[in-house]
Amino acid sequence: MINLTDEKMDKTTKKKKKTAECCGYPISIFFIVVNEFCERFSYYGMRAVLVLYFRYFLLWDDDLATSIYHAFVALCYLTPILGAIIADSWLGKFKTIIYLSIVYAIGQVTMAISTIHDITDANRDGTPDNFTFHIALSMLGLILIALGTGGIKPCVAAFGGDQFQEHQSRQLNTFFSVFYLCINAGSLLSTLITPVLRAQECGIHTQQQCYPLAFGVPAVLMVISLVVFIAGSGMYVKTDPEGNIMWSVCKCIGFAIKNRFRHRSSSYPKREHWMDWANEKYDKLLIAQIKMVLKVLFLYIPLPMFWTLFDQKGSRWTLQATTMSGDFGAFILQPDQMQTVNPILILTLVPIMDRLIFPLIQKCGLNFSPLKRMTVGMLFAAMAFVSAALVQIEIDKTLPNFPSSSESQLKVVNTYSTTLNVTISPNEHLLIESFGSSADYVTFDHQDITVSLNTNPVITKAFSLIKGGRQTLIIPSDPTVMYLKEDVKSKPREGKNAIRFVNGYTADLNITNLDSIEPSATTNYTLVNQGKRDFVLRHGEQWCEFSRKFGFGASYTFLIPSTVFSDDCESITEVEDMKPNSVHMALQIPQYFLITTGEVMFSVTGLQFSYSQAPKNMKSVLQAGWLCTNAVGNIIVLIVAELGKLPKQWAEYLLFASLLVAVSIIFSIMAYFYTYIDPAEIEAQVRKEQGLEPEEMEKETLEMEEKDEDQKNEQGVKQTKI
Ligand SMILES: CC(C)C[C@H](NC(=O)[C@@H](N)Cc1ccccc1)C(=O)O
Repeated sequence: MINLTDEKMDKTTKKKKKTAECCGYPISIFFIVVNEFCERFSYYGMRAVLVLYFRYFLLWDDDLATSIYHAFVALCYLTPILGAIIADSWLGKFKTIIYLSIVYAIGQVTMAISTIHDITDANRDGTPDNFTFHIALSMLGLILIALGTGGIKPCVAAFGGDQFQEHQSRQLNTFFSVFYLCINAGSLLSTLITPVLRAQECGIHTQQQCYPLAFGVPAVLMVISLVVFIAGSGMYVKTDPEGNIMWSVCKCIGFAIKNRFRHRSSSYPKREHWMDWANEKYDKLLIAQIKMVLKVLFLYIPLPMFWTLFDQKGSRWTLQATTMSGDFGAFILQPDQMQTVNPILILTLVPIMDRLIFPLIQKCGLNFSPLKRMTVGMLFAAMAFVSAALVQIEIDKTLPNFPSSSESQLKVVNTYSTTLNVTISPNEHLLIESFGSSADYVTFDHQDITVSLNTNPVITKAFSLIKGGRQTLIIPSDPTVMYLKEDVKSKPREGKNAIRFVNGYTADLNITNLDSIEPSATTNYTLVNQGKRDFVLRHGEQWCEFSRKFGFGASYTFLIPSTVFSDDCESITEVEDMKPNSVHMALQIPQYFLITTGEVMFSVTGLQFSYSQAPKNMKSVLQAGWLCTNAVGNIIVLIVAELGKLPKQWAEYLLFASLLVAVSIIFSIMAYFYTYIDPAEIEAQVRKEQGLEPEEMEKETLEMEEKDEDQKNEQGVKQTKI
């Protein structure tokens, strides 16, 4: 028998420290929930402005910006494994949270520094001169953030759970709900605040959008989160890691598989569980603990499907919102702000469920066990997608008839002085007033057309249309130079409006925020937000102001006549290329309500379940396993949504809903065969079977560790059963 050192003896005999309580709760959890609030503020605040930073500061295109964004989010949910291994095998949860929070805070500060354009703006033109510097710094920042946020995530929830004594199981469940409330309160505030900070102007040499402030505030919140966590230091129950547990787990599983394979002949008696094939070499307690973890991890296999649907709130549903109207009368909601409905609903639904619904169900004598709750949560998410499909069908009715990939569409705009009879070969005849347009787009299944105008003499010109495109034939004051201009063929992004001007004035014109336009020319599209917008038209000393109120997602061509200055811009006519969105964003509220109800049942319960079913020394590992289901869900969104696009969006929503229903049925069957366990009880029972008192058993665990260390030193010596 190896003698234990004093230090180790002390460690083995250490009991769970009794903590100061307030209303039945350990005071230490106050520091943990405040820490989580600040950390989530930091994370979601930074995330809220990240794509805009990529797009408008680093000047990446939409595809690159969204890909890097999704890769970052997926990384944030993969790193929990690393954090859990460090915590359970090496540093313990407390130290892991502190060290990785420092990494996280450094990452946030690096990110904030990378957004200061003045650092490399030597020529003071408002844009950075050295993009490589800003890209490198921001990528470094993001990697550190992903490492930090993901790494501490499984540890904080499990560390919070560790603060409770055995008699506080009711409070422990409430803790996970409060913890979830803090996540959502932090994320809600930051998603509202950081975009406002970004919209401010700041800078040393030139005033630009204030990204340093938008990223700086989350960095400060992360530092506060760390300080709050350290402040609670004296009050925490800190459980020490029990050696390199992950390594022991892997070796034990590997041995069981090898041993089973070696004894595959039917002459060997069967064993109750395949892990029992490790009995020859490994400790029964370790085997029992591995069995508990594997049972739960097996149950997790279908869970990523829930997240696959859940995570589409931020992508597909936001895109859906861009085709809807966000005018709520008293306020205007932008499409991406619709996502804040989720944390708002969490803040109301969690207390309602905890205080009202779940106790009511219990009073009715129904056993609404955690796994049943999770199954119902999945069904709610599936219903949310059915609701999204119904909304999509309503939207589709109002969408323009866009050309298919083999078709071409054409509209005609006439800025000639008289009404024109336009013939488009072979048999399209349009009568178009001066400063008017054809009623709608004409669809062609061929690209080569000939246009004839009934001018004197008749003007005829051949054109080749763009396959799958929408174009406008502009007939200027000199019809011989009529030309094609490409139009938008999908709803403008983020619910904005695409507008352009045709200059029918006899000289160059300057329009606010646009380049000067030559006579007869047409500007490219400019995106403008919803609401009233003013444009000043100028030529030399002459000017007039033109105002227009915009809705969401429309497209217009404004025709400027030669009389524009004499009638104070009154005669500018408007051609509606695409109607504004008419289906109201409020119709998305039912789907948000359903998915959030699903989230409360699924996610809050899953968090509690992962903690309660994990053996003491593998709590963080199971939390990480739980978070990994989210990472896999995110990856499925990336793959399936890109590869398996259905022609109709509503059909894709229904497909996802049906998949989740199928998965929830499989999960409910798996759950039926799952028996809830009390890991502490099982551990005690194994100890008893081994004829060990609890304390002796802990000593034995340490002996195992010592042996492990000795074995490392004496290479080649086989590990023996204790
Ligand atoms: C995987 C998690 C349990 C994620 C959890 N997220 C939430 O609680 C979301 N409801 C937060 C949110 C906030 C803003 C917009 C959408 C979602 C977490 O962050 O820990």
